[in-house]
Amino acid sequence: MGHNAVQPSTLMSDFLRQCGGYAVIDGGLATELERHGADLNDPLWSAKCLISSPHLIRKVHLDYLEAGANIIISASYQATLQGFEAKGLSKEEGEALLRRSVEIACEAREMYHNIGCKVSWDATGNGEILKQRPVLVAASVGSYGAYLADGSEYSGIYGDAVTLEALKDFHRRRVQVLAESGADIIAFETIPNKLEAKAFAEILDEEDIKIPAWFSFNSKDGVNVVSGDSISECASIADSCKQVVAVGINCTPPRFIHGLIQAIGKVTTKPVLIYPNSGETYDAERKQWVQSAGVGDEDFVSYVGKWCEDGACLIGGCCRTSPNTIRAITKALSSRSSSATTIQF
Ligand code: MET
Ligand SMILES: [Zn+2]
Repeated sequence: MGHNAVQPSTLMSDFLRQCGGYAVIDGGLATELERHGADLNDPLWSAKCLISSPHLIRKVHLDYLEAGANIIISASYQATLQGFEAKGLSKEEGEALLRRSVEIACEAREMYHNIGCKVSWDATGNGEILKQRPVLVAASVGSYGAYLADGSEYSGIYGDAVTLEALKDFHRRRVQVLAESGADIIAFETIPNKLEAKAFAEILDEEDIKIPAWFSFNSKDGVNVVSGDSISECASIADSCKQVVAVGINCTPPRFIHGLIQAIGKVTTKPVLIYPNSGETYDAERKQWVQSAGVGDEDFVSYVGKWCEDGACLIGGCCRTSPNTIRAITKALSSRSSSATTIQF
């Protein structure tokens, strides 16, 4: 994988088949970088590490691969040309950093596959290569609210001045650069409202983007996306866009996921993906994650079986989840998967 000629319509179904029906998405990237000591108190958030510590990003990708992830998401969530420009970087330097985010993920995949390639021999001299787990690299595109770095991706309220055209202009070049970066898929993540979903769908169409994409929304009530727009309407936009090969929810507490999967399933037959956060809430003013009032520490993994029964087939974690979360998801999904793991010769 890693080339750009795959038909959007078959990439995801082929991949899911190779994975045995269920695929594991990685866990939180930014919060895991922080756990390793990175200071992300910056408008660029995790994208700051593209400049200061790319090796740490690669290590976290590798940790997630070792925990069983089939999809790793690049560190470009809050990497925008406008954000880099505000740091004094040129357009060319900004574009190079966007490409670098995908390269780092591809390097981690290569390292993982090189370490993991094992041959076993039986007594008669026949060999068996343990088949490499399929791994996709997803190029993250965070919402406009993420660029604002004031928590607006959890309110979805951008104000009347931010029109559809303004959002398209904001995102267009980044999407073009990431589409040509060697990524397998673009992950539009934490989409907080309908307008932004529409902007992404129109960019994919108008710019003739050659790789497929997924749309992932976030919710804070289990009924609507965070802005209050209906999840059905948001998911329908994703459903109508031919480049979109999966639709779902990320960075949302686990307890809200069940109803959202059902609502999405009513408006699309595309694969449903979910990668919830740990259940904590982000306090944008204090810039920290806090346990929501009245909610105990949710046991994320106890939900996985239920989410599969609801119809989700790509499952991972978002903020404050870790390689341990992903290891547990991998274990829970492997009992459901039907994949052959060896090639005989
Ligand atoms: N892929 C991003 C990350 O894990 C998503 C962040 S959601 C606020 O860092
Ligand atoms: Zn998140």
